Amino acid sequence: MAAVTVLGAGAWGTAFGQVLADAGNQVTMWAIEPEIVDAINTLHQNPVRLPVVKRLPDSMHATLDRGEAVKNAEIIIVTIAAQFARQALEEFRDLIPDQAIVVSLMKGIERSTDKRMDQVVMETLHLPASRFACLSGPNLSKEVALRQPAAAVVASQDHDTAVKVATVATSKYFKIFSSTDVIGVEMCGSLKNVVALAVGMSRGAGFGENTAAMIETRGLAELTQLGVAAGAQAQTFAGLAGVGDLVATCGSPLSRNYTFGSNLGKGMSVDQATKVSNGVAEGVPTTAAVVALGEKYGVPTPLASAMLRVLNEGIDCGEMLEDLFGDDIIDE
Ligand SMILES: NC(=O)C1=CN([C@@H]2O[C@H](COP(=O)(O)OP(=O)(O)OC[C@H]3O[C@@H](n4cnc5c(N)ncnc54)[C@H](OP(=O)(O)O)[C@@H]3O)[C@@H](O)[C@H]2O)C=CC1
Ligand SMILES: O=C(CO)COP(=O)(O)O
Repeated sequence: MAAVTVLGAGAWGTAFGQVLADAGNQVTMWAIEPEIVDAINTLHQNPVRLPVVKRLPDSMHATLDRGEAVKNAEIIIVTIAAQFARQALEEFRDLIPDQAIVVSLMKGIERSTDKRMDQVVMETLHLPASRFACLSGPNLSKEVALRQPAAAVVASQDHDTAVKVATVATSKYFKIFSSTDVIGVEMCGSLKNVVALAVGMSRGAGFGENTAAMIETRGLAELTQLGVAAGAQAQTFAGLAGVGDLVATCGSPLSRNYTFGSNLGKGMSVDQATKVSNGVAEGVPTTAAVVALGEKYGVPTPLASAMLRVLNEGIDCGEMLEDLFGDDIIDE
């Protein structure tokens, strides 16, 4: 049993808090909203972000106080919307215990810097790589919250750190594999959201399985090429964090990114789709960062570039799909 703190009681933070509690740990949730903290402590629920769970485990409690949240933590999990992670973590820099391991569950790239979450977390908290891990995989929060069997991969440059996190968080229904490919796991989780936007858009526009499979497969090729150029291992993209998460996210209306894309495909504007989105759709701010990373590494990103035109210029699904391939015959 370990003392684990989760920073951010969103849908995924709360569902993962329950995984940790079910694995036998004492779990402290930190949230910025008093009503969420109160609801977790008094009703054992998070009705704002995860209403599907009617009673969270008794070993989960919440606090608004940053110092109290992390003072005894052996492992600190970060599940804050990626664009706000830096700002939120700055407040924790001097509070994190010297030996604590910090684990990012976030799937996004910081728009202003084009940095992955491993880079943002380590530089903001002044954390050595040996005390950082990221966890990613096909983990739609509602299904995990209902304790349906699922798996993820945890990566750290220090194999012992990855194994420690996996050991602490493995429960009866949640299996965790280990890896040392931090860049690969980070790139998989962030980039698949852009693919899910495009697949959702094609579904919303009324297209079927062939179109979805085409976008997913070409999307996987694009994110693998970009990931490898950034220093990732190609095999990671064939694993749970890569193809696994791509299949789950691109195939489910439970995904906020898929749903956001689907609403665009049905004719909503970006503003309208943002207004009806229930939680953060990380692919939206991440798309521009993917295009920028492609330029930086000299890797073509036709899918992300087409989605950027959707988001910035409002092109429709037909134009987005045309943009995806251009006129040249290209080797697969
Ligand atoms: N949901 C899922 O199925 C999965 C999500 N993820 C990833 O986990 C991350 C979080 O997702 P999820 O929990 O679902 O998203 P939600 O939209 O449900 O929650 C976002 C969280 O970020 C917090 N937050 C936003 N801005 C700030 C800020 N300025 N300071 C502090 N906290 C802030 C929110 O707090 P508040 O509620 O107070 O606004 C909330 O706790 C994302 O990167 C997502 O891609 C990964 C796997 C699965
Ligand atoms: O990452 C996820 C599933 O693994 C969740 O996807 P969304 O953020 O699109 O809801």
